[in-house]
Amino acid sequence: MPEQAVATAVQTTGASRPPAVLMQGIEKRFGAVHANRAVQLRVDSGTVHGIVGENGAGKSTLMSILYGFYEADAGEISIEGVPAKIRGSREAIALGIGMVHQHFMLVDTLSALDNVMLGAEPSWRLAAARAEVRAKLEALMRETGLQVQLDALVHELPVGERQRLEILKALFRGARILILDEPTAVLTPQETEQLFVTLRGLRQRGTTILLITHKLKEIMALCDAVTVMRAGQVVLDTKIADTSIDGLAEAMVGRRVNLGRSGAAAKPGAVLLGAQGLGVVDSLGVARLAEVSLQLRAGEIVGIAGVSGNGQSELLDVLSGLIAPSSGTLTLGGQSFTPQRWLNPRTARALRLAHVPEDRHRRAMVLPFGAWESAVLGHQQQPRYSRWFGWMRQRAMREDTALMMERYDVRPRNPALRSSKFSGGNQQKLVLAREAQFFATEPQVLLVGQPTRGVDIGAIEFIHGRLRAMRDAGGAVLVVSSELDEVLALADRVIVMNAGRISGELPIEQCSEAALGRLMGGAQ
Ligand SMILES: Nc1ncnc2c1ncn2[C@@H]1O[C@H](COP(=O)(O)OP(=O)(O)OP(=O)(O)O)[C@@H](O)[C@H]1O
Repeated sequence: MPEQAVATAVQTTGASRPPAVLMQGIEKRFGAVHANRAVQLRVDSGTVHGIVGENGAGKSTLMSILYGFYEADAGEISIEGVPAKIRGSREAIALGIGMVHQHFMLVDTLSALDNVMLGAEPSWRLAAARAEVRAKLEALMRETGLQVQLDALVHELPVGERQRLEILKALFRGARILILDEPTAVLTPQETEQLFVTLRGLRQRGTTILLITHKLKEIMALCDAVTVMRAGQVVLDTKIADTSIDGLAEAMVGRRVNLGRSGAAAKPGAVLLGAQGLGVVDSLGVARLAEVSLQLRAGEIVGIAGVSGNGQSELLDVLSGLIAPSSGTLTLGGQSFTPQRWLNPRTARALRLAHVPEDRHRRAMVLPFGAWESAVLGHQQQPRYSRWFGWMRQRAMREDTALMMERYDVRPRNPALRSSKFSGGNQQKLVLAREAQFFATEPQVLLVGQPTRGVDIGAIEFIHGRLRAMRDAGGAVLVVSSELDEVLALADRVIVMNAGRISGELPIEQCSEAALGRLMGGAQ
C-alpha cells in the first residue's frame, strides 16, 4: 500500500497516529551556553501542546531547530512518523510546519495579500496567481475565521490582525503543525480571546499547535499537554488534566512562586511628579490623550490599567520627555514644564526620573550593541563612564554591567554578548537593572511600561519585589501594564484609562476585576 494510503487508513480506523512531532536527544550549544540538552519532545497529532520554562530555558532554540532555523548539534526529528532533516524554513514548510514568531516577519509596506504571495510564487507568475491566491485565502478565512483585510498595507493593520495574517500565511503554505512563540504577548484581552477561539477551531480541523508562552493560565485553558524546560532540559512532560498552575510554576522555577500582593501598605508622602491637563493630538488630528491629570507621591506604586492603545503609551512618552504634549503642564523636581518648553529625556534623568520603556527593542536597548553598552545607555555621559573628548571608560561600563547582571540574575552573565542574543526576559531584566541602579542612588520617580512582558514567573516575582523595594525606599513608581493581574499585585492605587482619558481611579482595596473592567470599558 502506498504511504499516503497507509496514513489515511490509520486515520480512518482511529488507530493511534504517529506523533506529529518527535524530537529525540536534541543538543544545541552556542559557545559556552548549552541551550538544549538531550531534549525529548513528543507532540500528538491534532493537539495543542504547551512549552513553558524560564527565560533562557531553551524553548525558542528548540522551536527554531524544528523550523530549520538552527541545526541541532545532535539528535533526531520525525514529522508525522517520518524521519526528517530540516535544514531551513523552506524544508520545514515543505514538511507542513509553520511558525509565527514573536516579532512578526511581515513587510510593512506591502499589502496583506502580497505578504502571503512573497516567496510563495515564482515572480513571473505573480500577476496571474493573484486572483487564484486571493480566492484560496478567502476560502481559508471563511473556514478558519481568521479575518484579514487582504488589500490593506500591513503597517495599517492592528497587531491582532497582523498576527492573524501570519497564521493565515502559514496555513496557506500548507502548515499542519503550527508553532506560536508567545502569541498573546502583544494582544489585548479581547484579541487573545479571539485567538483562542481560532486555535480551538484549528485543532478541531486536525492542526497540531505548539504554543510557547509564559502565561500559565493560558496553558491550562488551551493546551492538551505541556512540556516544561529548565536550563536546556525537559523537567516535566504531562497531560494538562494531571497538572495545575502551581505545579507548572514549581517545575519551571524549582520552588514555589508567589505572584500575589505582598509587603506592607504604602505610606504616600510628598508629590514628586504632578501632571495637569495633558493632551496629545497625533499627526492626523486625532486626540490620543485628553485632560489627563495625575500625581505621583513618594512611597507609592500607581498602576495604570486599561486595554492597550487607550493612551497609556502616549502618557508614558509625555511623562518621560520622549514627546511634548499639545497641552498641559508638568512639575518635576521643583521645575515646571509647558508644551513650548517640555522635559527632554536628558533633563528627566538629571531630575532623577528613570524610565523603562514598553518597547524594549525599539526604545530600551540597541540590539547589535554588546550588553555592556545597552546597560549604560543614556548614562554614558556620567563622569564614571566618560573621559575627555568623548572617550569612554569601557572597563567601568563592563564592570558595572557584570554587577547589574549579578544583581538581576541576567543569564548568561556575559557583558560582551550582543544584546540581541539574550532571551526576551533577560533583556528586560537588564534594562530594569540599568534604570534601577541609577535610581538607587537617589530615589525619585520610576516610570515602567509593561514591566514583565515576555518575562518568566520566577523573574516576575523578582521584578515585582524590586519595584516594591524602590517604593519602600521612598520612590514614586508608575506602572503601566496591560496585565490586570500585574496591576492588582503591585499597585497601591489604580488609575484606569479609556479612549485617552482617565475613566476612574480606585484605591487598591476597592479594586475588583469587575470594577476595573467596567472602567476599562469606559464607564465613569
Ligand atoms: N544565537 C545565539 N547566540 C548565542 N546564544 C544564544 C543564541 N540564541 C539563544 N542563545 C542562548 O541560548 C539560551 C536559550 O535561549 P532561548 O531563546 O532558547 O530561551 P527561551 O527559553 O526561549 O527564553 P525566553 O522565554 O526568554 O524567550 C539563552 O541562554 C540564550 O542567551
